[in-house]
Amino acid sequence: MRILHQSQGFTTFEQAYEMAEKSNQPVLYSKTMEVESIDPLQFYEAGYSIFNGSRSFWQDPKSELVFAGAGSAKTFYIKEEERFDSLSVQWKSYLKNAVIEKGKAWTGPVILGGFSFDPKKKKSVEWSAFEQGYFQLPAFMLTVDQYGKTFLTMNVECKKGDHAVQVWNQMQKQKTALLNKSVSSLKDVNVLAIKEFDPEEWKSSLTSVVGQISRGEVEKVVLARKVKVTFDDQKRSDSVLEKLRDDQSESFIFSFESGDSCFIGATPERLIKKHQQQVLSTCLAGSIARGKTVEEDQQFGNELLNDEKNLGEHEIVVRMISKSLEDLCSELTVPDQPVLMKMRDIQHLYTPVEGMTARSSILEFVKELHPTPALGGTPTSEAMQIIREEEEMDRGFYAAPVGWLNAEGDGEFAVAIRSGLLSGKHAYLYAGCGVVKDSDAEGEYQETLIKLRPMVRAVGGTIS
Ligand SMILES: C=C(O[C@@H]1C=C(C(=O)O)C=C[C@H]1O)C(=O)O
Ligand SMILES: [Mg+2]
Repeated sequence: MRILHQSQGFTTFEQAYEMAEKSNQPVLYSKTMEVESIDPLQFYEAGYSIFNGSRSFWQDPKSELVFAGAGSAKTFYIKEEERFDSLSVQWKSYLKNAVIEKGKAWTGPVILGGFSFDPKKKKSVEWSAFEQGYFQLPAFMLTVDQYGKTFLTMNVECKKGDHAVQVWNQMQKQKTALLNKSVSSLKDVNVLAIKEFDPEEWKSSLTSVVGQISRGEVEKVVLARKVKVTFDDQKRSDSVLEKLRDDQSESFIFSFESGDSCFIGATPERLIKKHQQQVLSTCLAGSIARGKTVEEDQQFGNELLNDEKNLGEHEIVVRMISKSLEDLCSELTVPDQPVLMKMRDIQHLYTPVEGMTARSSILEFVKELHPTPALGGTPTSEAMQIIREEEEMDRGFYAAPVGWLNAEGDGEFAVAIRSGLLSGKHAYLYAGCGVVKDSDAEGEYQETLIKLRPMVRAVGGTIS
């Protein structure tokens, strides 16, 4: 990897081509520059006409960092079950042949995407575009950082035989279009139907899992279900992102397009953030509705903070995450008590965990942590086997790690809950709940309804 610290423009681009010619291997040319401030969602929408099907979006809570990607210079389709190691190896090896110009910007080349929840589960058709892992190195990526500075990164794979001047000119043209295009308003798309798949059967399998728990076979299992939404026309990810950004600014907002499909959502749950030696993870489990008045909301919150069933659900997650991170970190801070995290429709028990590490890649943490008992269960392998058997559906990327990673191995991954898959005139939305010994089927079913609400609303529907 060569990192150039001055803006040398076309000359370095030509050098990347010379390297490609000589080595007979593709060479990544990546250039980051500061640009005038532009709304990242406008950039994403401007990418629709040329890059529909290969756009990406990421916004962290309180939008301290936003990425919008248009087009893909390189797509990593991960097919192996060992998906975290596989991406790590491929990304490192890809960066060996790279010319990176980034001046003072810290971003440079970044890949965005996600992994499957369970590679052992049989894949359903709707998830076929995503494999076991799907990451894009955007051809054009806009970054808005915590200071409100805006950067554009252009990535292009230089290949032997390509015409450098033509590629350069096309890049400049596309860049101008993305940064200047005014966006036309999106067409209204209506929800025709929302279908639940046999809730009674789901409740009865939940009851049978409670039985397994009370017999001591497992301690906790997270069971999920999906609903299918039908629209009168193709639902665009742009409009869903817009709604999520209005309603769920406390959450991670993401979208990853793969051809006609798009995995999209707004999740409150951080899996891991790594910035140099600092790491941060989140234990999030235990839920209650928001109150209708301030008093009722506080009362619900207090109830949750003192509820044995929910505290139990939460404690299992804290135990596992602390233990996993202990092996990877030198110092670990774990508060004794959870606090409340409140979103528009729901409140959760929340414990942040912080540590210091000497490890170089965030993917080592993802591999160690996934699946946490917030989405899988405990003991992990028994819980995963029960999920495989009891859940009819393929979770795909739901409840799995999604996020981004840079050339230094730093980045951030969230757990993709409160999410769905857009696919033409349909959307599949997912929600689950932690089943423990005191769970009752109707209560857990109601909890999944609350958890579905943000995504149902974002696609333009309503659910009870
Ligand atoms: C599984 C989901 O959420 C998880 C389950 C929770 C619970 O059961 O209390 C709370 C937060 C998440 O860890 C989901 O939203 O789909
Ligand atoms: Mg719960």
